[in-house]
Amino acid sequence: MKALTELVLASHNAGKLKELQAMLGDAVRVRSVAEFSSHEPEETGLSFVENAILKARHAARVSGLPALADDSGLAVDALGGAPGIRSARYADGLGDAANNAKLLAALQDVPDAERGAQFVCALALVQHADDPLPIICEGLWHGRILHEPRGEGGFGYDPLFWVPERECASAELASTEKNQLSHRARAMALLKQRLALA
Ligand SMILES: O=P(O)(O)OP(=O)(O)OP(=O)(O)OC[C@H]1O[C@@H](n2cnc3c(O)ncnc32)[C@H](O)[C@@H]1O
Ligand SMILES: [Mg+2]
Repeated sequence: MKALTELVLASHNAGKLKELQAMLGDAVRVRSVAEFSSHEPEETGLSFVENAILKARHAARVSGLPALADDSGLAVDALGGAPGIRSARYADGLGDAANNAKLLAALQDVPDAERGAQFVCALALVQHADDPLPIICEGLWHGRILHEPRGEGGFGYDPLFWVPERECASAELASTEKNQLSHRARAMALLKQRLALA
């Protein structure tokens, strides 16, 4: 495989972009897909991996560069894995606060012992839009859903995600710490090994 010197990040989510950029560091020149197109492809896949590939191909097509996409979300045990691949759109596109409120309502009567959940991240890297061999790396982060939001950091469901290994909410972690522990960090560590950037 050709050495990777420049790539486009196929995400329009500011929180994710910040984390991915911090994790990639200076090893590659990182561009944003927003430089090339504001169109967001429909996420029609049934899995995180399918949606990551779809977003990566779109970004490679509009940029002419290798593209890295992240499809991620929260899978809650008591909800049969929901909101899952619909995590960003759980409250019909009304945003993070509405998503969190809907999740708390759905878990209103669920006791602590049954509030297990995992953050999931699928990263897909394609060399070009029609690449037949995307590189796929996944990461999981196990935790529990709190009864009310805590902390100001991170984005999305971070204020509701209890991190057992740190005994705080994900939104209470320093960004450097979240970037070492998270589902995205785990997937990125595998990707770096695969690309020998570690
Ligand atoms: O598709 P792109 O443009 O990358 O941006 P998006 O926000 O739509 O991203 P996804 O389709 O992958 O949906 C992921 C959602 O899952 C949630 N999520 C993912 N990673 C998270 C994290 O580290 N902390 C908190 N919430 C996270 C958050 O609500 C995201 O909007
Ligand atoms: Mg999305």
